[in-house]
Amino acid sequence: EQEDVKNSLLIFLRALSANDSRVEHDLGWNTSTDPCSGVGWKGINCNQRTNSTRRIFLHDLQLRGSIDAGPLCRAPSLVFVSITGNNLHGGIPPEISECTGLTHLLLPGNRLSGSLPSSLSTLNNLKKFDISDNRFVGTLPDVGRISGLLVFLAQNNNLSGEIPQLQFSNLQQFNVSHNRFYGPVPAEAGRFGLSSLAGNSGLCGGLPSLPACQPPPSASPGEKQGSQHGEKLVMYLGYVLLGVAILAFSAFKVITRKKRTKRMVKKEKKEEAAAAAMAIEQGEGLSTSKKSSTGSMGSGGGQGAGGSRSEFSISSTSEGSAEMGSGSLVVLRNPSTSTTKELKFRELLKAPAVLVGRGRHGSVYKAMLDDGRAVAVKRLKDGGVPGPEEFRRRMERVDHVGRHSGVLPALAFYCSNQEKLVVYEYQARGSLFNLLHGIVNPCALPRTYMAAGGQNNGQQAFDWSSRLSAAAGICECLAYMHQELHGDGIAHGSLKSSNVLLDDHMHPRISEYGLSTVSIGEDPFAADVHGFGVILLELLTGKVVEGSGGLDLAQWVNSVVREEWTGEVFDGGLLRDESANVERMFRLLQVALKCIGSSPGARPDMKQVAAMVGSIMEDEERSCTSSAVSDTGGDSR
Ligand SMILES: Nc1ncnc2c1ncn2[C@@H]1O[C@H](COP(=O)(O)OP(=O)(O)OP(=O)(O)O)[C@@H](O)[C@H]1O
Repeated sequence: EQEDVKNSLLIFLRALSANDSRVEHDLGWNTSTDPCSGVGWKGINCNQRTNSTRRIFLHDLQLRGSIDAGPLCRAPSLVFVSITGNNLHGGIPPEISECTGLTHLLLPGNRLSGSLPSSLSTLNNLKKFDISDNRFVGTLPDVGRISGLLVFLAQNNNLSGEIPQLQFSNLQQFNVSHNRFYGPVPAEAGRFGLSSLAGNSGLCGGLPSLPACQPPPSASPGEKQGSQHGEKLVMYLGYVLLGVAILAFSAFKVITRKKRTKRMVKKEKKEEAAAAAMAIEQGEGLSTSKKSSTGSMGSGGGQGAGGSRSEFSISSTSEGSAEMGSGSLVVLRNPSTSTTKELKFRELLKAPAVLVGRGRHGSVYKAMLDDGRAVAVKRLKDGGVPGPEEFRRRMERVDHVGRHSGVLPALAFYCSNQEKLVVYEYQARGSLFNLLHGIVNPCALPRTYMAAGGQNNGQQAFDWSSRLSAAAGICECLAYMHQELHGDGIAHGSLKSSNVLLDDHMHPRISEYGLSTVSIGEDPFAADVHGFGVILLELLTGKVVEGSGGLDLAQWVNSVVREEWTGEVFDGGLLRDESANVERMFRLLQVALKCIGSSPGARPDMKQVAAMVGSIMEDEERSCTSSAVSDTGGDSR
């Protein structure tokens, strides 16, 4: 671990222990040793590959100080903080939001007080939040924004206000009992039962055992008349303002449309030339496409530099939608790196682009926009892709539900009869496939399975706990997507490790959800389960799985298991990883084998898979916790 991180962690511990030097001494935290190597620091669990602090467990140590989040969050790989059963006082500082990678923040059984900082709601990766048995006051921050939150425990505090609208359908545990909450219980919160809401005298509705909610008390007749009069005045004023606004907006639209039409006619030819130039630069660029048989709606179709007309001549870029050829660009959202600058398809057309790779369903290009932002553009092949209407419906549905942090959302899509493009944020850290196999460009691989002996050195850098948490993250997200999109029949359709990308914090994000349709007759959800099973096999064996031809990894694993030399199946890197637990590796292998079962109907669904992987993950976390606090300290990494 780097010196500044070590120093920061020490500052954090000193604040926690109220400068009790015995704590540092007992836990072995000192700058002359490394938290992650040798005997290590007790209460710390590291990523062996990057030698960096991932988890902090400080349980029942009678810590009497407070939380200093600034130094804590200087540990860049930190995902898990559990400081349970101590005597901490003070509050959760707003700087906690700097711990952007946090998935677990567990602080039950302390004396923490004050109100919760609103910045908590920016911890997008948070899965478990537990502040039960403390003395917090005030209202809850808007944690409903955290789409991946699975556990929310805040019982036995002095919190007040209304219960906010969390994403209850995702939550596995929820408890706000014994606080001072009041007002209506959100409908879906009722499913957690009375015990999760009891002891809040002001709550109503949601459950039959709670009193029905009453309409707000009516004002006295005099007040009532006055307030009705006031309300009417506000209403009429509102109508007048609305009318003025509509008129002004219409006038503005007419003027700008005229101006734009003039401008567009001029610019059209220039853009098409640029697009064609980019196409030429790439050999096969984004906008080469086929010669379009459909007319450009703007210019009537000019000739590109190469003589072929660009299909993407834009006639309008009004608010997120640009008509091009027979299709339209729909901008769903803008890259998070820039909230101010809108993504414009025009920029995309001009952007220099390079081919990142080709897959079964199309090619991916990296395009650099003017302001230095990089986007990935997937250009889909015709086969296996739904028609334009269905494609549009799918993209919109997936966008609507796909706000889970484990999904890489599409920024925009373009769709015509001839061409379908989807734009994503470019993920510079590449895919899970790259990480596992240490390969920069997967296109360089032979399209065969590499059976026994086909391992790549790169995989050894990826330790057991990181692989298990990647598996848990992927399946939890996939279970959520399946649940939300089952009624629409939209599965991923092409789930594999090259479609699992790694974000800046190395968290897996599923890309290209819903882009391809599985062959008719096949259950698309069972196909995803199979795809996930193969990802698990890749994580466990470290072997390359490529789509077509060659040996079948699933078959190979099955034969090895049948012949009872199961241990041989695991990646050598995993077996050498001291922190890896072989029993849990076998359990994960069992899950993988269930997922790849040859009969789709016999495979578990993703919810069941997520429960199985989640329980392995919980055992892993529990064992980390107990080893971290055990006296030996030998297992604390
Ligand atoms: N948003 C992105 N950022 C960075 N790299 C990406 C992005 N999207 C895809 N890639 C990479 O581009 C390469 C090609 O991806 P592509 O999806 O076309 O191929 P594939 O996953 O092998 O096959 P399929 O077409 O069946 O999905 C892969 O290495 C993939 O990891």
